[in-house]
Amino acid sequence: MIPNVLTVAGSDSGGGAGIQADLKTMLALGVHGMSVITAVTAQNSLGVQGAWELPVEAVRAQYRSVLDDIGVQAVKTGMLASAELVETVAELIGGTDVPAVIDPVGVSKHGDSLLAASALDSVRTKLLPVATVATPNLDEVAQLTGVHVEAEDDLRRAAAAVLAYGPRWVVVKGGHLAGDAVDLLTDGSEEHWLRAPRHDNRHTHGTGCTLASAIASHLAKGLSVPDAVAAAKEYVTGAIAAGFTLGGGIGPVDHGWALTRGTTAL
Ligand SMILES: Nc1ncnc2c1ncn2[C@@H]1O[C@H](COP(=O)(O)OP(=O)(O)OP(=O)(O)O)[C@@H](O)[C@H]1O
Ligand SMILES: Cc1ncc(COP(=O)(O)O)c(N)n1
Repeated sequence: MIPNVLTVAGSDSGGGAGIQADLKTMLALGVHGMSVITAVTAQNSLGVQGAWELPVEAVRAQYRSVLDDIGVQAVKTGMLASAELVETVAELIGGTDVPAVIDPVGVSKHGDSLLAASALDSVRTKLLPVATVATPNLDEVAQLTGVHVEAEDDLRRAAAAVLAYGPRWVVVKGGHLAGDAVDLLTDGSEEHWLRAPRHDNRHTHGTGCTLASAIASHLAKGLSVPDAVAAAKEYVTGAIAAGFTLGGGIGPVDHGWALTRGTTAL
């Protein structure tokens, strides 16, 4: 049976990040992707031109429709926009007994805010505690914990500060540092350093959404957290290497890179 994976996130009209990146990743990794849309963005390779949240009851109804009939083996969250939606989604996930990958999306690659400043406390106290794996980037670590990462040596301190809010595991993504693309996965006792060569490609729209969805897909297939994160890192690295021009700005990663090469290795 194909595992079912649910993304709870915002729509990116340009197709590179958000719900669209999540569903493409899930298709590429051989799971059935489903979605709860929290917000709609008008977005392209140049930035976010507009964003509209959905009402809480629309988010609850989508979640219930999927859970009551179909069922899920893993959940992933992305853009949640407001404190009210963060708290609603945290409550829904808290009542669902499957692995949850929480990508605490704050700001888009272009610097557009995707989360109200008033929602940060709800992310810390309600959402992070229900995470099996939290996947903050360095800006999100700084916003949530006050820890500023300037070099690889700081990643351990950043991870400890996020773990203090209660996720079982954290992947601190070092994608915004110079040099190799290094991420640290830890649960506070085990440490796994994930290192890939940095691809000199500006078309990296959607990297974070893609990594988190890939982790959720592999967890749904029954991989352990360290194995799921290692496989997801390999997938996102390939997708970044194949990122392509789209519009006049930052293009997307190529979610289909492995499919079009005809490899079934993933
Ligand atoms: N140029 C690159 N080459 C190789 N790997 C990269 C590159 N940029 C980012 N990564 C990797 O991509 C993954 C996502 O990291 P990143 O720090 O870009 O997340 P993010 O900022 O949340 O993404 P997004 O921009 O979608 O919000 C990490 O595994 C990171 O190491
Ligand atoms: C709906 C939505 N969700 C997430 C992101 C983050 O992705 P990126 O940082 O690559 O812009 C985004 N831009 N849009």
